[in-house]
Amino acid sequence: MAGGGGGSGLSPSRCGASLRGKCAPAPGFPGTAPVCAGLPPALLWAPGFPQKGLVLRVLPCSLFFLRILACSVKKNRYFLLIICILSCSLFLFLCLLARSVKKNNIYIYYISFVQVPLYRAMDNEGKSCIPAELSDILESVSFLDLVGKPSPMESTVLYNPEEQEAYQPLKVFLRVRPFSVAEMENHESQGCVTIEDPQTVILHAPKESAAMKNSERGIGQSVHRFTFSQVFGPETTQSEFFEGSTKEIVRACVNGVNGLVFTYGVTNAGKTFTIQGTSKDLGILPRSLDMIFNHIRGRQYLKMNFKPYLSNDVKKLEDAQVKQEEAIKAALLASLKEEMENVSGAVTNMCHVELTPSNYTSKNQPFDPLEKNFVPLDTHRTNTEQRTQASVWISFCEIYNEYVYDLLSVLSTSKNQKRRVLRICEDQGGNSYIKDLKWINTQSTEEACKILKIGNKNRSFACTRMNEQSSRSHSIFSIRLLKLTDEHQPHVLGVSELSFCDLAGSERCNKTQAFGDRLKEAGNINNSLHILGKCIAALKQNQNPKMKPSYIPFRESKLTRLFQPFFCGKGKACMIVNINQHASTYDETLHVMKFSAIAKQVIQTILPKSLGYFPPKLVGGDGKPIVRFDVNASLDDLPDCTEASTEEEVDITILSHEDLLKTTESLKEKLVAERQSKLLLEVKIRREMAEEMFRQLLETEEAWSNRLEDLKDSYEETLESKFEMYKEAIKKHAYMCAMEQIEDHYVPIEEFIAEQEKVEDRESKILQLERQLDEQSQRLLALGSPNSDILTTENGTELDLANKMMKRANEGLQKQCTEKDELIKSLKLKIQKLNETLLEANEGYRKMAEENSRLKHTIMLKDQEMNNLQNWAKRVLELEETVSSLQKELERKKHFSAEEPKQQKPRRGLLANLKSTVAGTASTPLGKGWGKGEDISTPSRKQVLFAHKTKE
Ligand SMILES: Nc1ncnc2c1ncn2[C@@H]1O[C@H](COP(=O)(O)OP(=O)(O)OP(=O)(O)O)[C@@H](O)[C@H]1O
Repeated sequence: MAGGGGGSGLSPSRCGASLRGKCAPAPGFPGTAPVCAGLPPALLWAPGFPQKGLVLRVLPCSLFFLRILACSVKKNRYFLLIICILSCSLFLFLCLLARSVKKNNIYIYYISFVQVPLYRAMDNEGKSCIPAELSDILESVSFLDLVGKPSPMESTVLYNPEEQEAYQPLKVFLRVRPFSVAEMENHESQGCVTIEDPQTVILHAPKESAAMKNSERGIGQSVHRFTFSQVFGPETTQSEFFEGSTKEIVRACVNGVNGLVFTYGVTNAGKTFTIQGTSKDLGILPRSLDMIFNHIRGRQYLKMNFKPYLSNDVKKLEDAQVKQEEAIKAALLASLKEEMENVSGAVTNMCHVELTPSNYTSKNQPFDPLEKNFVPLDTHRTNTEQRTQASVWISFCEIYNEYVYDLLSVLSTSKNQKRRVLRICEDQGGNSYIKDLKWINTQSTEEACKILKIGNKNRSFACTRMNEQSSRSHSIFSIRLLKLTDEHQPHVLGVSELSFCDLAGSERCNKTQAFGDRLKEAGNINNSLHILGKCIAALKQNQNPKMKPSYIPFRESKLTRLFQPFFCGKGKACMIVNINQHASTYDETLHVMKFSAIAKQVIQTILPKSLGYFPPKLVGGDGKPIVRFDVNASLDDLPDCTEASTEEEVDITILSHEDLLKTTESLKEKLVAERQSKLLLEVKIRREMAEEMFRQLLETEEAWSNRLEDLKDSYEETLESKFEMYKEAIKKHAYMCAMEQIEDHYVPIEEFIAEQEKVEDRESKILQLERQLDEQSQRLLALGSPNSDILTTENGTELDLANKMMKRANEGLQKQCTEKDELIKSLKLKIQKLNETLLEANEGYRKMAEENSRLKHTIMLKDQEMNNLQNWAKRVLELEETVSSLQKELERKKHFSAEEPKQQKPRRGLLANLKSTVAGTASTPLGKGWGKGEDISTPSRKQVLFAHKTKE
């Protein structure tokens, strides 16, 4: 099965390759749209551009204008700015008129009704950037394309009928299998499936099903409705089913479009029956074969010298190779003798009864019931139609436990012989194909059916509880149709492929009661189907522009790798969902239906033949190309690497004991050689690492010393600034205190002296008065004696007068005394206050002294820090010693390894600096103020402190 297909033209990858170097793909353009998006060169106004199609590249042009705009604003060129704005407006106006048309999956933008091209892109050499392929497309844009088509899809439909099918939802057909008598007896019929109309089916959950139990619990529903492209009921015959489902895809195949039909469903749902049918009631595969052979009747190429090769190519065989092919076919057919007659009879019967109402007998009959429906093989080559011939080749393989096996390999009679595992490879277009898969030339439906039967015999069938003839693998039957010109000068026109994939049942492990190998099979089947489901879900998600694109895990299973091309536009796919109506398998059936509901939403993008694939190449018997169909392709595109496999896989169980021993021996030798080379590599790496470490050590050392220097400087600066700050603070504080005291208790000295003088004056007056008082008292005493009586009598009046005077004087004196006492009291109060102020000043001074001592302590601590720094410096010296010892060690090693001594890097002045720093710090007081840059005339910090102390 290959992803490639017929038709000439460019595959996306080739198209990308041819454009590379000229222009990058346009990021904003839909589809592949490789229309010169890089826009590196100049834009040229070219009214005379002779092309009819106008390429209006909105995004790059907008960017270009924006750039000019930004530039002009930056450089203040307002004239340019105005021109730019005007051009932008014009451009936007033209954009509004712009329409797009899709030609061969490339979106071409043009301006409606305007036949004058706007510009074209030029490369650096002045040549047109538009690749030749695109120019052809542009040439082919008709006026019809340029008018009145709102969407690219519509324009596609209008332009080319072949591209009508470019976008269509994946066709999903449902086939409901009838009950067998045994199943009816087992009460499997509980009305689970109701066909509402030809597109809709309704599932009713039976009582025992998990779906019903869930719905009773309020989770989910018991009734589900599903729509399909077409629903085929139990009464549908094989013929009706073929007509309604597969015929279209077979028709497309004979017209050169690849096709894939795959069946999906639980085990025992009728998948194999649908594809292969029985000998009496043939399925879609033999019917498709019959349709193809009927179609090519009379134009069949009977020789075997053209054979399918890789994914999409054709190999021209030498005579010997042709004989070999014939022998292989004969051997294959010989392995099936007994069924021949049955098959032959059934096919002939089918042809008689169903396809040819009257006289169809054999392949030589000219009757073709499909002829009227069919487009000729090559519609675009009607002149060569008469000479066109077709050769049919078939292959049959299975994917069992994630291994691909060829079902047409003739197994030897030896029971121990293991089947050969085939690899899935990719050609240069990224199309998967199965390497070494046998392709057998067939000349009739009967022959093909025989070969199918042989393949079936080799297929991995195993009896499960649910289906006695259950297929435990995914089988793929492929038909390749080679379209050739006349026999004399053979020429390959195209290759198309139709594949039928009968997927293994999607049942759950517990239902089938699988153990051992069966459990492993079920696990692998479930896994590959799960990945198919993931791919389909991711495809659906990616087609929704509102959702974030997600990774499509095609490569996670063999099945999806082979299906990938069909989901990537290189063919048509159609899904057949088979269900039975059993109540016991309702939940599995519901799961299948939900899966198919997602698949139905996938939109298939079928690339037009002209762009979709590589054209087929004709290669010789040696695999080298003989005829190249793409004249533009470079030699690099030749299939020289047919082994472009992406994964290496060998089933070692097929090897004999001796082979295994030999393999082990050779592997051991390889291991030893590998170890030796690894050892050498390790030595080399270690040496490089040591050098690198040494270099890093030096760098670290330098960095550390720099950092040390910086730290020292910064500490010095900090200390100095702090010291200055404290000094200032102390000064300020002392000044403030003094000022406050002065303000509170200030008495002018003159006032004080005047007051003192007053006090002294008053005291002297008091003394004088006291003396007078004493004198007066003595006189009074003298008067009081006997003599005094005489005096009294004699001088009575005089005495009275004197007494009165004395009394008055006494009173005056007492008054003066009280005044003086009060004055003395107030003066004493003042003195007391002054004493208090003095005490407070003393207290302030004491505090300042304390602050001073604290500062001294801080300075002491900083000194200690400086000492620590000195210790750091010592440590660096030690490191230096270590480094030098390491250096010596390295030199010794270098000498030992007899390598060229490398010149040692001159050590930067780090260590020298450190040494000098340490020496400097040891000989001079630390700190910037006391350090190397200090002026000798300025006093050192210690001197300042000492002076301060002495002041204290
Ligand atoms: N439409 C039908 N009409 C009559 N019989 C049918 C129909 N579909 C299936 N059967 C019968 O049902 C049985 C199971 O069918 P079949 O083997 O095709 O199932 P299956 O899905 O391929 O199972 P498995 O996945 O296990 O291979 C067969 O005996 C087949 O003849």
